[in-house]
Amino acid sequence: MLIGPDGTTAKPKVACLVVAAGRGLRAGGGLPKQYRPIAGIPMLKRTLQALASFDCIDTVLPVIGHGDVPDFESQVGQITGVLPPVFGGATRQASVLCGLEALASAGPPDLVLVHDGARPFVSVTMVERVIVALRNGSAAVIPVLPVTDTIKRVDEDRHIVRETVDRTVLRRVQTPQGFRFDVLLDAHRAATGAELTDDAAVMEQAGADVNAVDGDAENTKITTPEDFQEADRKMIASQSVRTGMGFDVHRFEPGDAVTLCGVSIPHTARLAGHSDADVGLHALTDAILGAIAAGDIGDHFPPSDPQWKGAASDRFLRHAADLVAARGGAVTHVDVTLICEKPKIGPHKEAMRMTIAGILGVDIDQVSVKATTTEKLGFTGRGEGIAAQAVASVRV
Ligand SMILES: Nc1ccn([C@@H]2O[C@H](COP(=O)(O)OP(=O)(O)OP(=O)(O)O)[C@@H](O)[C@H]2O)c(=O)n1
Ligand SMILES: C[C@](O)(CO)[C@H](O)COP(=O)(O)O
Repeated sequence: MLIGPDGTTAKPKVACLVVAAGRGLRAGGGLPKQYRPIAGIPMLKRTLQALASFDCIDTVLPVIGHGDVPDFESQVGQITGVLPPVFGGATRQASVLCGLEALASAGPPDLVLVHDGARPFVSVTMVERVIVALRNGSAAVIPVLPVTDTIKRVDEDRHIVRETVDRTVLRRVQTPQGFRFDVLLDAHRAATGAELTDDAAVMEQAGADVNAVDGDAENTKITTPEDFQEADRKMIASQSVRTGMGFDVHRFEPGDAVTLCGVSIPHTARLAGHSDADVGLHALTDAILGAIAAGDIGDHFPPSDPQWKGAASDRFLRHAADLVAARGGAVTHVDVTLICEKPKIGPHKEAMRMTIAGILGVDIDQVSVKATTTEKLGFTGRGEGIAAQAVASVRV
C-alpha cells in the first residue's frame, strides 16, 4: 500500500505519460502514424481521449516530436483533462525521460503510467490492475500476455531452425507500464548503454523488481499498415450509426450583433442568454449529446453555474464531440437549420460550416448549415428571437 507523506494511505496522484514522438516508419506513409485515423479519428486522439476519461488517472501528458505541433493541433487539439504536449527525443527512451522531467518540474505525481500513443484500445480495467498492484507495494508493474504460438530460435539467415524455445516463461509486454514516479525517474536518469525498448527494461537495469499483471489482447500496438487495416475493420464492425436531434430558442434583447454557429454577425439586436446565446451551436450540441444518450447541454453546463456566464459555445460543442470520441466514436454528419427573418444567414453559411467543422475536427462536407424563415408567422416571424434545429449522426 502506498503511504502518503503524512503516513496515511491517501489516494496517490497518478500521472500518465503518452509517448508519441516516434516517426512510425514501419507503418509507412507520410504522416507519423499517431496522427493517422482509425475509423475516422486520429490514433493519438483516441488514445488520449480514452486515458483522460479514466477516473483512476489524474493527469495525462502527451510527449510529441519537435516538428509535430501543427499535426498535433490539427489532428488532436485540446482535450479536457489532457495537458499541453511537451517535446520528446530521438528514441522512445529519450521521449519518456523528457516527459518524466516535465512532470518532475510541474510537481511530481506519486505514480506514473507510461503508455504508447500507438495503443489506442487501452481499457480502464487493465489500467486499474496496474494501479492496484502499485498501490499494493510494487515499484514497477507491467501488463503482459502469454505467448500462444510455438516459438523457435533460428540461425541468422533464418533458414535453419535451431531449437524450440520454452514459451511458458515468455510473455508479450504491453503498456501502460506503471511505476513509483521517483524510482522510475532515478532509473531513467541513470540509464546507460544501448537503447531500451520499454521502461521495465530501464528499471531492470537499475536492479529493481518488476511485477507482471494480466494485459489485454485488445490493447494492440499499431505498428504496420496491416495493423491500421485491422483496427479500422474492427472498429467499424463494432460500431453502429446513431442519430440525435436538438432544438433551441433564444430571444432578442438590445445589442448590435448575434453569434450564430460560431460566427459573429452585426445586427440590430443581440440574443439573450447565460452564455453567448449561440442558438445554432446549442441545438447542435444537444443533437450530438442526444445521439450518444448523454443528456442535454444543461446537464453538462448548468445555467445556474456562474462559470458559464458569457461562455463561448464552441466549448459546449467540443465537449459533446469529446464525449463521442471518448466512447471510441466519431461524428459523421451534422445538419443545422437556423430559423429567423433576420439577420440574413446566406452570406455567412460557409463561415459557419467551416467553424463547426473546425470545432468537431471533421471535413466541411460533413457539415450542413441551412436557414429558413417562418413567413413572418410566430415568434421568429415577429422578430422576437431565433430558433435552431439540428440533427447529428455519429458512429459509436
Ligand atoms: N523517439 C521516439 C520513438 C517512439 N516514441 C513512441 O513510442 C511508442 C512506441 O513506439 P513504436 O511503435 O516503435 O513507434 P515508432 O517509433 O513511431 O515506430 P517505428 O519504429 O515504426 O518508426 C509510439 O507511441 C511512439 O510514438 C516516442 O515517443 N519517441
Ligand atoms: C513498450 C512496448 O510497447 C512494449 O511492447 C514496445 O516495446 C515499444 O515499441 P517497439 O516497437 O518495441 O519500439
